[in-house]
Amino acid sequence: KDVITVNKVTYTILRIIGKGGSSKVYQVFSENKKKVLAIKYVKLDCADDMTVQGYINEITLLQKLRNSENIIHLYDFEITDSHIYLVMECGSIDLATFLSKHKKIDPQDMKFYWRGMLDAVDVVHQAGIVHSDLKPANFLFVEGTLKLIDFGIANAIQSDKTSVVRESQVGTLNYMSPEAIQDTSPSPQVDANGHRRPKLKINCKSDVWSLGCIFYYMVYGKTPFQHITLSLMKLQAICDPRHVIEFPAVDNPHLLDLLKKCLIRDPRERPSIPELRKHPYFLSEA
Ligand SMILES: CN1CCC(Oc2ccc(-c3[nH]nc4cccc(OCC5CCCCC5)c34)cc2)CC1
Repeated sequence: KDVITVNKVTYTILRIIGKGGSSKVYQVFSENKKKVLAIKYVKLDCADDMTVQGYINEITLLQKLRNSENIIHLYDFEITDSHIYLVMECGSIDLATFLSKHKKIDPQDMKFYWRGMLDAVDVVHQAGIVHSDLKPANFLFVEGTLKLIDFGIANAIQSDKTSVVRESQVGTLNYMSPEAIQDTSPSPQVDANGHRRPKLKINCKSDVWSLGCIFYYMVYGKTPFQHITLSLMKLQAICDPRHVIEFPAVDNPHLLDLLKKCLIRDPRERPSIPELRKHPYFLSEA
């Protein structure tokens, strides 16, 4: 029986959920908790200091946000020179895989999912972090509630199978905001003590754009610029106000209005997450 031991506690490996460059996510069974959990294993042998720092920041943030219901729960972790183990909550399916299987989503469920995603990203912003790479694979269903799996600080993990998730999710431009593309701020990419400085122009509003692209995908089955396959053309269209994003008719006018507001190209015009949470779409029962 394959087991993983973290801080002298053994977990039985049930199966592998996903793997990235130097990381793997296992579904495990905890003997003493009698629960199915997930363990993220990161091989540190050839990791540079910045990568390790990225993971330490991720762990610190997971601990800081442990009481937020829309953030995945970190039960335990172990860091040595050769590896990192993160013992976390195990979900049933990530949003990317879910959306590739369900083209139509019930309007009530949709509202519940959108509320959860906004709340998840809002607590990250309140902790002073901008994700800047939000996409469906970052969200996970845990007993029907959508939770954020990572904060975009450490490297991403793709699905284990060569599933539709991996091709369409890793390094995708489909969720990139105009200001992220145009961000040519002269600020050096690293600050005085060599820490990677977040680009100045990317801020919380960039995450609102990415969420808007995810919401758009949930409503229309494709992201706003998915049909433009040439990367350079796609980037230009995202930035070009003359390229009008299409919003086919939907039943709920509040939903359409919220969607359009998330995809306003000027980040100053684009609403913040607290403003979006007060939108009529979330107030009405229907
Ligand atoms: C394709 N197939 C995969 C298994 C299953 O989906 C998941 C189940 C559990 C999970 C997960 N739980 N806790 C998790 C804690 C951290 C990371 C996690 O995933 C990382 C990465 C896995 C691949 C998809 C993107 C997210 C975690 C995630 C996907 C059904 C779909």
